[in-house]
Amino acid sequence: MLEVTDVVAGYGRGVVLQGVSLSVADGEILGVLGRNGMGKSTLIRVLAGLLRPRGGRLRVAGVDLTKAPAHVRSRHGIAVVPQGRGVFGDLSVTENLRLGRLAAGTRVTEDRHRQVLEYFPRLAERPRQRAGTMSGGEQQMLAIARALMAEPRILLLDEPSDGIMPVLVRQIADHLRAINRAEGLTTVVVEQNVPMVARMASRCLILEGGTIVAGGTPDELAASGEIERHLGV
Ligand SMILES: Nc1ncnc2c1ncn2[C@@H]1O[C@H](COP(=O)(O)OP(=O)(O)OP(=O)(O)O)[C@@H](O)[C@H]1O
Repeated sequence: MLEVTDVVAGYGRGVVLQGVSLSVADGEILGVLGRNGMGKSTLIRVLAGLLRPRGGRLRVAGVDLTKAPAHVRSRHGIAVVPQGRGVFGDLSVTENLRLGRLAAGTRVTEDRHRQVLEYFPRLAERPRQRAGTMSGGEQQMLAIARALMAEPRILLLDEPSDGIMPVLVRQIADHLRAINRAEGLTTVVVEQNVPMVARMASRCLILEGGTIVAGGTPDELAASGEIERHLGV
């Protein structure tokens, strides 16, 4: 579904990603683990079309989208949940979701709204609550729900555990897993939270020094000591 080959990217003269290659199968949940500053957000920006890579290639379902900007990638079914969530604090849950629908154009229906709320009972309970008054975990759920309104084929998540208490992190991981199962949604999550990724991802890569240094199932990476070696946990 998603194929990234030898991507080089950075800012100004600095190079952050120094030849990253990865592929994600249709319906797979891939976790990319890395410590602070290892380039996880940079990778998400490149996948979402928000940062133009200096080299390498990106394909979605066989179509070369290397040069496609974010709005074109969105039409090809890529949705992103940014770090820090990016919900509209002054708007209600319903209004935030409607904006997700607007962004998707006309093909999304009221049925989708209902379906997305079924995945997140906490949001369904509070349609009129302003997003800014919700807890970090609820705002993260709203950010994910809003991205889902577009009925994406690929969901990109940038550190969804950031600033959220562990019980809600586990819930969010379980929701993402359930959505993945129900819709066959291909998911890429970049994280430093190992338990969250272990709970939801079928396969993991470790990003360090601008390249992928290890890969395997979460259990394999824990057993071989790679997680401890590269993430220090
Ligand atoms: N807009 C920018 N301009 C210049 N340098 C940047 C910019 N954004 C990120 N960087 C640098 O690129 C490197 C990788 O940053 P990135 O945000 O991708 O890391 P990360 O793994 O997501 O880190 P964190 O876990 O702290 O969010 C860092 O050294 C950072 O300072």
